[in-house]
Amino acid sequence: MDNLIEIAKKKAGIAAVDEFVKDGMVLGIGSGSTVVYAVNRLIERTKQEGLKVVCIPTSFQSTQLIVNGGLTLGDLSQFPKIDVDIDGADEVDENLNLIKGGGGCLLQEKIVAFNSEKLVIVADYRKNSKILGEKWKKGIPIEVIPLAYVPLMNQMEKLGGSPFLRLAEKKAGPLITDNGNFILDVDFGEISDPKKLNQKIKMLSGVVETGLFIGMANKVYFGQQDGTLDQKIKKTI
Ligand SMILES: O=C(CO)[C@H](O)[C@H](O)COP(=O)(O)O
Repeated sequence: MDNLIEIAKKKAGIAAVDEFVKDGMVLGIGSGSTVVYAVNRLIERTKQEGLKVVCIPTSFQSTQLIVNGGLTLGDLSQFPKIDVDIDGADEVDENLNLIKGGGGCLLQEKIVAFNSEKLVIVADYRKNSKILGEKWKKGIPIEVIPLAYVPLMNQMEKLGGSPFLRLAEKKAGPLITDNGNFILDVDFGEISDPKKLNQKIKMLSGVVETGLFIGMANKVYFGQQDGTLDQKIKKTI
């Protein structure tokens, strides 16, 4: 079972790199376990074809992947315009809206995605939904300024959510993000209008960013259990 999930993730990671990455590009490198397969493919292509790309990280984890893989590290002040951002997701709805932040890296992930011409998502079959909240039951990750977390938990309840302060795993107390903030995981059940919910949450003082990525993804690869690939592509009107 676990092995089938890893095979599915690998399939998605390789497909995204092979379809979208070209020599000379500036790439966003997302975070999480599926992105590792995309980075491994980049490293492979660098060695095999002499591919040269600049990689903009979205977290401490992705910085490590880039540096340890011998890829060229850049940042947004040097490269404010990214060609393609490859990232993972926790859930994808039928309109390619995403829940992200399961790994706690949503703020930098959203900044990089916002400044990318294309956002390509790599995922396995468990992430493919019709409606956000249908499969991802841990709530929407929301990065908040620490001093505001209690009033924000109350505000989230007023919006109809059940908020939980994300705790660290090997330390007593809250998880601290790469940016020094806390994360609230807020369960809103199934979300019929994610755009509206995102706007309401972003109005609250102390909210830094939400894990709702609305209308940002261009293409999503879902690796399947049988080793094949499923895809969702943004409709252009
Ligand atoms: O948003 C993220 C981290 O903040 C990840 O991309 C998301 O949690 C998916 O991770 P994985 O590929 O390990 O399932």
